[in-house]
This record gives sequence, C-alpha cells and structure tokens, in this order.
Amino acid sequence: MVSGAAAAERLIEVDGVEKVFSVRRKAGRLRRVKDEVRAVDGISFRVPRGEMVGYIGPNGAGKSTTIKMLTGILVPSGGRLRVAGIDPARERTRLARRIGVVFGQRTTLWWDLPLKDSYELVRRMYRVPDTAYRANLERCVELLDLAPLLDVPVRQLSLGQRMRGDIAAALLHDPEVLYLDEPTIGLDVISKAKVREFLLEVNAERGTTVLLTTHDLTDIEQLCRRVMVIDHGRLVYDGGLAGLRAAGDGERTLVVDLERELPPIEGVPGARTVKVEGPRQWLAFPAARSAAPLVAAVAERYPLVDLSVREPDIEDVIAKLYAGGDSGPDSPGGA
Ligand SMILES: Nc1ncnc2c1ncn2[C@@H]1O[C@H](COP(=O)(O)OP(=O)(O)OP(=O)(O)O)[C@@H](O)[C@H]1O
Repeated sequence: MVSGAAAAERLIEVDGVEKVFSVRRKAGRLRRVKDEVRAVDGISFRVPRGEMVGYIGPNGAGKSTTIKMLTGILVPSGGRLRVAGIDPARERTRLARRIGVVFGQRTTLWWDLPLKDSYELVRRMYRVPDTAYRANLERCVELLDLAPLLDVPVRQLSLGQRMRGDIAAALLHDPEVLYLDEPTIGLDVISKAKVREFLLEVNAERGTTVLLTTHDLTDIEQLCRRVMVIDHGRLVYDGGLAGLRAAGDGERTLVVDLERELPPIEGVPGARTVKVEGPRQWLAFPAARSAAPLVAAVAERYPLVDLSVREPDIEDVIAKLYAGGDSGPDSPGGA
C-alpha cells in the first residue's frame, strides 16, 4: 500500500501507457486494409502536486492523445494511469471534479450564452458551493480582466477573450490538476502574456498542478521548470530546461562589441567566430563550458567595449532532439 501522503505527492502517475488506434486505409480501388497507429507507445512519468510541467513534441507526436487519456476521454490500450488516485477511464465523472481542461482549439463555453451564464452552468454542473464559486469567479475576473466581457455572448468574443473565458471556466470548481492543450495558440503577445501571468499566479496561490502542451516555447520557458518531450509516441526527454539545452548539444554565444571593426576574432580556445557585423562579433562555444576564460582571452588581445552571453536557442535544441527521434539523450521518464 502507498501511504496517503505519497499518493498525493504523485498526483499524476503514468506507467507504460499505450494508445493504439485502428485505422482503415485504402489499398487499391476497392480493397481496404487495417492499419495500427501507435499514438502513444509506452510512456511513463510522474507529476507531483503543485508542479507545472511542459509537454511538447512535433505535430502528431501523441500529446493530445496523452491528455485525452488523462481526462478519461480515451481509454488506454495498455499500461496504468492514475490521476489523484483515480483511474480516469473507469471513473471519468468522479475525476471530472478534480481536474480542469482547456483545449485551445475548442471552447467548452456555450456559444450563444453570455460568459456569466456559461459560468453559472459550470457552477451547477459541478455543484460548486456558493462561497467558493463567488471567490473563484471574482479572482478570475480580476486577474483575467473579464469584467467587461461577462455580459457578452461567447460567439462575439475574440480568440484571446474567449481563451481567458475558457481558462476561468476550467478553474471555477477548484480543480487540483489543470490540463492545458495549446492555451496560447493564435493569441497576440499581450493576451499570451496575460494568460501566462495568470497561470503562474494560480499555480503559486492554489498550488494547482499544471500539465501544458504548447508549440510556443516561450510558454515553457516562462512557466515550466520541467519539460517532457514526446516524439513518435515515446518520451525522449524528461527533465529541466537547462538540461534540455545541454542535451541538444546546444551552444552558447558570446557577443562582443569591440572598439572598432576588426577581422574575425581568432585564437580563442574552444570558441569559433560565427558572425561579424561592424564592431560586433559572435563567438559560439559549448553550452556546458564557462564563458569566463573566453572573455579573458578576448579581453587580453582585443579592444573590448562590451559583451553579453546568449543561451542556446531552445527552438534549435528541440529541433535537434526531434530529429534524433527515440534515440534521444535521456531515457523515458529519466532525469
Ligand atoms: N481518433 C484517432 N484515430 C486514429 N488516429 C488518431 C486518432 N487520434 C490521433 N490519431 C493519430 O495519433 C497520432 C498522435 O496524435 P495526437 O493528436 O495525440 O498528436 P499531437 O502530439 O497532439 O499533435 P499536434 O501537435 O498536431 O496536436 C497521430 O498520428 C494522429 O494521426
């Protein structure tokens, strides 16, 4: 038996979970053959209470399928899943009270109703006690600037307004876990910033556990200390953002401003000049190395005015990781 505290600690438990879809494919004019799509191919991970985890991967990697299994919408073909100690597929309704879900591409709100009526329906559906409902709604309205939108029918809301409305709806019943599938898709920079700020606030204030899928790596950089990368249904990385940069053979860049335009800097051990633009030069060096000896070497021989160090571009790192497929640097569930 696992003690209550230990079970609470691991709010999401995924052990060797698989999802295989059967699809019919045309083969010739009349013949159809059955194919199997292994959308999720034996993944394992744990998410402790209060953590915010990024779940990323290329199109078709298996992210949405994982989330659907974690909500109970889809039944796994194999393996074991528990969310707050509940088997999602067996007890979907009981689980629904403990989780909130936002699918960026779809709304859970009632299209023709004003936002506030949608919330009222959510309150009744989940039987949220009055005081909790009022407090939650007030907090969401304040943090997400929803006051001017409460009387507007959902179909008249812009994408960013609708997304803020959806996120609030997912939190009115105080879920312990929030699944967000592309919550910033299609939003402008200001709306994205607002959504991110709100999620950080909710996580800090209520300790809500968040699992976030996104194609926008800024979401991950600003919200998650841990990131899981899925590709072809398998976890190819599970660990910190810093580790992800190192895992992708990332390089950092030393950007130096010299007093005047000079030929490319040479003879700095462990670094190579990759770009020169007037008096500014860019030197790439392995992400794991310290920049200090490089700075000293440049300063000794060149008229240095200013410098900065740039972290590896996370997009590049991840592109390399995807290209590496399941021979990725970290074992599934590792780190
Ligand atoms: N209902 C289904 N029937 C058959 N195949 C499916 C079904 N749902 C998903 N798939 C397939 O499973 C694989 C994983 O799909 P999934 O939607 O989980 O990927 P994803 O990582 O969420 O992708 P995206 O970033 O494009 O949303 C894909 O090959 C997809 O075509």
